[in-house]
Amino acid sequence: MLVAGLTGGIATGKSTASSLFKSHSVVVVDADVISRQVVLPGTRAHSQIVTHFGKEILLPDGSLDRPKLGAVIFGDEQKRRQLNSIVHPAVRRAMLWQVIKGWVRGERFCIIDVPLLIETGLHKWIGSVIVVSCSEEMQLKRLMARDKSTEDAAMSRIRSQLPISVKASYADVVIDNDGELSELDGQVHNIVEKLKEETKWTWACEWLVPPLGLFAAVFTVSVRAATRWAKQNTYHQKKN
Ligand SMILES: CC(C)(COP(=O)(O)OP(=O)(O)OC[C@H]1O[C@@H](n2cnc3c(N)ncnc32)[C@H](O)[C@@H]1O)[C@@H](O)C(=O)NCCC(=O)NCCS
Ligand SMILES: Nc1ncnc2c1ncn2[C@@H]1O[C@H](COP(=O)(O)OP(=O)(O)OP(=O)(O)O)[C@@H](O)[C@H]1O
Repeated sequence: MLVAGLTGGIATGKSTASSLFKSHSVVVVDADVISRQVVLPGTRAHSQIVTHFGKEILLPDGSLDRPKLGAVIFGDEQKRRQLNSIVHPAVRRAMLWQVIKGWVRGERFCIIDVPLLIETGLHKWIGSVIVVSCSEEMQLKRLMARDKSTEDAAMSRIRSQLPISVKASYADVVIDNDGELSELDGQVHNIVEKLKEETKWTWACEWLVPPLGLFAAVFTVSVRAATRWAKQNTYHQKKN
């Protein structure tokens, strides 16, 4: 099974693209949704968060006050790393489990929707990286409109991730989301068709003969590491 990673900058339109992939009947494993489930009251991550950040970040019903916790971590790298180290391992385990379930069901490909795909190094382990990009002006405009936030609050969220141009330099496919929603849907449609074509024959062989699947996975990861190295070298040479 081919696992493609979908990522983007804050408010570049990743979740919108993710919904469009779902509307094309693609299986999408959504890290944002999982990251909400693994911190529900009663979970290990929930109690670790309370231990580290105090009861002030809880609502009266005991669940996390997300905007309040967001205000704490988006302006403070050390606190953000602390929260990531609590939440990310649980998210990774749940995502892997969902991918395995997709493979058992015989899916040809799936998409993992992960905002911090590049920052966490997860892109190294997947078959294809799709980055939803737009101009920084559009990103700021959409973020302020969606979250009804000030420019300062929006910028501190944007700065908590790699710049979108850097993320795009890791992409196999860049989705340009500066235009209308219909244009975004057209690009999503083309990617789905390409993924279907790419996995037309391979998935059946890999599924029926698991060692072949394992060999294909190791081969893909190695080839991708070499290509990524060459691509990043070119990117840095161009920048300098
Ligand atoms: C800080 C929290 C409580 C804020 O919740 P809120 O509901 O306001 O935002 P939400 O979870 O919908 O995230 C919105 C976007 O913010 C960005 N974001 C979220 N967490 C982080 C982070 N730790 N670092 C950088 N960007 C982040 C992502 O682009 C995400 O799509 C929440 O984002 C969180 O628990 N973050 C840590 C877990 C995480 O990294 N989640 C991202 C997917 S694994
Ligand atoms: N092509 C588009 N035209 C108009 N509005 C758009 C377009 N794409 C996205 N939007 C709007 O921009 C806002 C940000 O999009 P979205 O929530 O999908 O971003 P995101 O990258 O998933 O953000 P985050 O990482 O913060 O979750 C939303 O309000 C969405 O409706």
